[in-house]
Amino acid sequence: MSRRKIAAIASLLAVLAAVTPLAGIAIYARHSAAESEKRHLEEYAGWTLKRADRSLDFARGAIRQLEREGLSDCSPAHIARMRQLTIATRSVEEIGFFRNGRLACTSWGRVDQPITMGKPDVQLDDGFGLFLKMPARLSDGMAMNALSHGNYDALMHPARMIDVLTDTAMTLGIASINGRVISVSGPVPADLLERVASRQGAGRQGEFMFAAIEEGKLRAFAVSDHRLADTRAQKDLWYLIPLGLVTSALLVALVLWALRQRLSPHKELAIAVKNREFVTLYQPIIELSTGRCVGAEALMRWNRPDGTSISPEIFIPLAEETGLIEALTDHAIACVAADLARWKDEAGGEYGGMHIALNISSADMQSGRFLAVLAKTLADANVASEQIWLEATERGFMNAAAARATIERARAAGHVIAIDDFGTGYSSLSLLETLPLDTLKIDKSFIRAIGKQAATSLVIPHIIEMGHSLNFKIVAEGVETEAQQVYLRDAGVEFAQGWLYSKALPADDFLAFHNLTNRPSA
Ligand SMILES: Nc1nc2c(ncn2[C@@H]2O[C@H](COP(=O)(O)O[C@H]3[C@@H](O)[C@H](n4cnc5c(=O)[nH]c(N)nc54)O[C@@H]3COP(=O)(O)O)[C@@H](O)[C@H]2O)c(=O)[nH]1
Repeated sequence: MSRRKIAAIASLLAVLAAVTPLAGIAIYARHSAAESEKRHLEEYAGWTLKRADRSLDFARGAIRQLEREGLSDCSPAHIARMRQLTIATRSVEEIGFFRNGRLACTSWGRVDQPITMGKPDVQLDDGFGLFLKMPARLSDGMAMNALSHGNYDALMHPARMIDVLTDTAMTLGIASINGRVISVSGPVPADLLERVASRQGAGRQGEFMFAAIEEGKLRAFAVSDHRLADTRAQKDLWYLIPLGLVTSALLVALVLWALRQRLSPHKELAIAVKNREFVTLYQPIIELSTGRCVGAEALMRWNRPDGTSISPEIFIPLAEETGLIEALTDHAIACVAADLARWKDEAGGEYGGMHIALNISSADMQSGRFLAVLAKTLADANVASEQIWLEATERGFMNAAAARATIERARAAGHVIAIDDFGTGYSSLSLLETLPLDTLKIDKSFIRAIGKQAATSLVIPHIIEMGHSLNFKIVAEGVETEAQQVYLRDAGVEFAQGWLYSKALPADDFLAFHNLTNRPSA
């Protein structure tokens, strides 16, 4: 994925990280305020239910008392007793006595116009029935609820049945279990009243919130304005906003941190290794005495998906730092083995003499780990190990004991070992003397000095002489001019490599170069 795409995705994530906690907190505040209002309404509906039950119980008690006392003649004593119980019972406004199904007297005296008892609107337990909206005998026709049993009824003020004090504005009500509204404390839209009177549950309808609960033969409900919950949500929001801001800031920081990680060279390199974004090019190595191409140095390139290419001078040190170099070495081994096998197949064995020099990092040189990978890969590809030269810089030989073990194993397997960039390190001479090396590659900085009045130009003859006296083959790196080539050939240097001949080439181009320089007439 390109850096631009990653940056775009990260920006989107950062915006989401900033907005989501705040939006989440707003939603949470609204939800929790609605839930708390719902619980609040349920609580008041419960109290309303208790209040109505107590009112009915008191009225029931008064009727039972009169029934126990057995007065039934509407005598002054009977009426006085009914009046006494009416005054003593808070929920009862009037008590009536019926004879032969007609109202004969009430707590306030004898009745002139007889009132007949019909079928109750709500049948309660123990044979008690509730008549709704009965005209009171003495209260200017105000509608009353009447609890009736036997020959008595007790008129109850509907509002008294539900007079529960509330801490916020809400409408309370009571209904029978079959949906008949017994009492309601304020205006409620008809459809909502029908809803809360007819089933248990809580919710929101239009601008109202409601809760209805039931027990026995009664159902109580509480209704409030939804804006109350909204106001509470807004209040809660003020407390929650700092938390939202901190969470947003943390998430944004996390996204930026992840972006930094993802865009860090280390991470990019790890992804590139996984995606095999590396190719191997071949820089021809020329035999100076004949001018023929005898092999090549394998040089890796990182071709990124966005079309850019990154120099190994950048990614090899990075890979060494992060431990990814082993995977890169293995990748180079696989590419070189595959190319050599292909060339052999295509040319029918003509390339058997050609060698490819593989760069081995100092970590690999110290551990020798790559040798097993190399042996297996070459065996699988049916490529001779003599065709692979191994190059390592002086740094790879610093731990002489470990390097010696690797070199000895590599030489025993048939590989040629070269010391790369010779002359640029500090321990060159001692290394040359103590390690079983085969080839010395003179660093291009010395080659560049040939023919110039630079101090390094004086060193080259000594390096060549020393290399030969130790029986090393010598490869000169970075040969760019004809004069350098002539100087090196005359000095007896065996091989040269550099832009004078060719830059590093893709496999097929290298093969074409090789074929051209190796034609009998070339
Ligand atoms: N461990 C591994 N190291 C690797 C691998 N592939 C490359 N490398 C090392 O990276 C360094 C840089 O390599 P590169 O940019 O490819 O440069 C090489 C040549 O292109 C360059 N060169 C060759 N001829 C000339 C020339 O005439 N003039 C000039 N200015 N530069 C030239 O030199 C580099 C080859 O150097 P060397 O390896 O010392 O022979 C480099 O150190 C590579 O070793 C890998 O797979 N593994």
